[in-house]
Amino acid sequence: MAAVLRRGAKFISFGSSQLLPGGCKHGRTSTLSFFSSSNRNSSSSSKIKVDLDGSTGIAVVKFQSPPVNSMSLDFLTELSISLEKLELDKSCRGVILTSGQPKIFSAGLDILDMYGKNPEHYAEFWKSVQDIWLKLYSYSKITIAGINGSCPAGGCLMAMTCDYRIMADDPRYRIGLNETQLGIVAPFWFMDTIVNTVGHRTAELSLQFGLMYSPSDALKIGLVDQVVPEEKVLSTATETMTQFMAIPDHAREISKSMLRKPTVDRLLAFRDADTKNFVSFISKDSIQKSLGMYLTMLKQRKV
Ligand SMILES: CCCCC/C=C\CCCC/C=C/C(=O)SCCNC(=O)CCNC(=O)[C@H](O)C(C)(C)COP(=O)(O)OP(=O)(O)OC[C@H]1O[C@@H](n2cnc3c(N)ncnc32)[C@H](O)[C@@H]1OP(=O)(O)O
Repeated sequence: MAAVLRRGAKFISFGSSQLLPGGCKHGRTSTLSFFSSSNRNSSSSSKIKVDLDGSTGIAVVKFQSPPVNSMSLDFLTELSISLEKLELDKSCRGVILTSGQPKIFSAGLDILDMYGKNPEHYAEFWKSVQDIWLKLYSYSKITIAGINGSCPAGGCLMAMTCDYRIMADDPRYRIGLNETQLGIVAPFWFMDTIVNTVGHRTAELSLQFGLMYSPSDALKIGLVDQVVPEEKVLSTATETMTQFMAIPDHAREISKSMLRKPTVDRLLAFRDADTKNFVSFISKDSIQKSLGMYLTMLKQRKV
């Protein structure tokens, strides 16, 4: 714990907020590629690239929303459509979520969608966040996160919805639910997800301090399942997928559903109240001020 906090102390501080270690800068353009082999089925929206290999049944869903794959309303909508199509596609048995951006898996929810907008926008945005979580947490196909970069807050949540997490072994990368560091509170279903992943006590410390873990610390607490050299993230994910695929789909699917259904049902039961809570919380002047300061700090810390 102390070690984790000491590591946390390396983060850049601004008021009560802390940032992930940075240094990397990103181009804002991306190149889309398409496969022509008949066994591959590729599609690419502006933020999500899907490459389904019909011979293996494995789809790679790559986030390509520069600079940091933040989960904006557009990003979430495109991801939701891609996942829905793959779930309906009988030739797909498993999905690997990974990033096409260097050093970042996803920077989490797009703060610009939570800052300076009207309540209708906040409600629409929040429903799309709930939607992607509901979809992924109850996804019938196998899901593996190939975490090839930092993964704060909503990025970590998305990784935790997967059946298995493989993280690149780069000490600069961080993963965790850092919401309290921004002066905001992770909703109950974010909390349920981390409790289900690492256990109650670790989740308590993790959530209260807003801890961000290095890959090796994340492995120690079970936040990720494997840490491998960055160039092996995708091949390891494919090998792991093959192991999952050796299990009869219906038995694996039912087991997953039985384990996760109570958590999914809890959000379904309180979905409207959760949206109202979010809108009223995020609209508060004090929260808007915190987010504004955090955004300014993100922009100012460029070197
Ligand atoms: C009790 C009731 C409760 C009810 C509910 C209430 C509350 C709601 C809770 C909501 C839960 C929130 C979940 C979230 O996911 S919040 C987002 C958290 N994310 C972060 O804190 C990450 C912040 N970003 C970073 O730490 C770094 O950017 C980085 C990801 C480590 C990448 O570093 P680096 O490669 O050095 O890139 P830059 O920092 O230079 O960033 C490049 C540009 O991207 C902009 N940026 C970064 N992150 C975000 C983001 N999450 N959203 C929007 N924009 C982002 C950054 O400002 C730079 O922009 P610029 O190029 O225009 O300057």
